[in-house]
Amino acid sequence: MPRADITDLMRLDDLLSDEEKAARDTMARFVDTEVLPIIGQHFREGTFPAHLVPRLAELGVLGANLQGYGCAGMNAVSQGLVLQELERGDSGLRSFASVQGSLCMFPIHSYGSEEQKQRFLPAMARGELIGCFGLTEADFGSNPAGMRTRARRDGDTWVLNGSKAWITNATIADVAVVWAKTDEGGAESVRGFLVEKGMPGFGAREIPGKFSLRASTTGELSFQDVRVPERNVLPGVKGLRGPLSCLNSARMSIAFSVTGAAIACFEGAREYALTRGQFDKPIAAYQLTQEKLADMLQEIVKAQLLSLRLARLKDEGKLTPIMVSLAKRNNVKVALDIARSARSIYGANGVTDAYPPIRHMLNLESVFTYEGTHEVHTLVLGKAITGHDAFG
Ligand SMILES: Cc1cc2nc3c(=O)[nH]c(=O)nc-3n(C[C@H](O)[C@H](O)[C@H](O)COP(=O)(O)OP(=O)(O)OC[C@H]3O[C@@H](n4cnc5c(N)ncnc54)[C@H](O)[C@@H]3O)c2cc1C
Repeated sequence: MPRADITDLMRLDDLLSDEEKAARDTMARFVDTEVLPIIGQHFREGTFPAHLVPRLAELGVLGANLQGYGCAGMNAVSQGLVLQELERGDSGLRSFASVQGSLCMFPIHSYGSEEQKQRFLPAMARGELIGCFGLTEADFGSNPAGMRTRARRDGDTWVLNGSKAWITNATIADVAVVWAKTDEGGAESVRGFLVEKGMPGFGAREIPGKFSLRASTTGELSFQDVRVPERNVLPGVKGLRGPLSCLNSARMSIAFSVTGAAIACFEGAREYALTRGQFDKPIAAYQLTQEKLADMLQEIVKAQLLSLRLARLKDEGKLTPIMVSLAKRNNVKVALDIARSARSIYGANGVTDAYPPIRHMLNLESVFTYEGTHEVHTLVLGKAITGHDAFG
């Protein structure tokens, strides 16, 4: 059976429009020709392939599903398919695109003033301005409500103090969407601040020693009496609803895209198993290898069906955070299991970066933790199912 036929065994292509397939196929060609040849080296050296940013912009990936302001205005299915292809290349590169689009451009598009939209969005869609999203702090990850970063009003400026940790794009960003508690108090006290590179008192540094998403930058942000003018405060949202709505948008596309890493692992492992011989037969001819490949394909097909349904619901305006939790929880776990299983098919070769599964496996450990940990999504589902809140 040809490669494409086995990976699309259940003919999911028949459920896609020509436009959706074209968006996916264009990105697939880009990944094959411009990402796969260089990504292993970037992962090994721990460097972000910044030269690809203008190409991602040309392909309409940055803020792909936003309307106007130079954005591509794709539907959720096209966006998901495009990001899935990007993640087939590398989760780090996809993380860059998710942060730029869903976590930075989305809040400016949804909650920004017209002046902020004009100032930031077209340049971000062109990849000329890079964004990052600061919610997590060193002591507050799963529980962002505890954040310590504070904003105090002083005339027509706000004075920001505190720090953020584990921030994708931190050291390469021109603008950081920073969520801080204001002195207004109460449930609505969290506001979004557009902190720009070069503002006095604003710093960013890389977090060393990362074994995951090595082709993506992750750092800390620090704020020491950073004066942010009122024109850089998002006027349209107050409270944790702001950052959580961004996360919901990002999680939806992550649930979709993560299967790209699983497909890369499955296709690579299948090819390797067909050519690698032991005991006078290709290892693909042994039942235990076939079981691994059958499990992988079965889970990929299920994850893709889930993603497609999720994105169609988004396009119909029917998506809820609980649906997103179920899909993110399932698809990331399944992709991680597939990467580990694929790694085992490569034997000793699988522990080197000569082959992609270990890179995907290590990357997916971050995806398992960010955008709501696997456990937190379990609790979201548990609460929806039982009515009991098991968070506290
Ligand atoms: C590579 C990378 C990039 C990231 N990029 C960003 C970014 O751009 N912006 C940003 O704001 N953040 C970012 N994050 C942070 C990410 O969102 C947090 O790591 C995540 O929310 C988890 O927080 P934590 O690491 O503090 O873990 P913790 O919250 O301390 O959790 C540790 C463990 O305890 C479990 N746990 C926590 N609470 C409960 C509970 N109530 N019940 C049961 N188990 C629980 C968790 O599931 C986890 O297993 C990134 C993280 C990584 C690794």
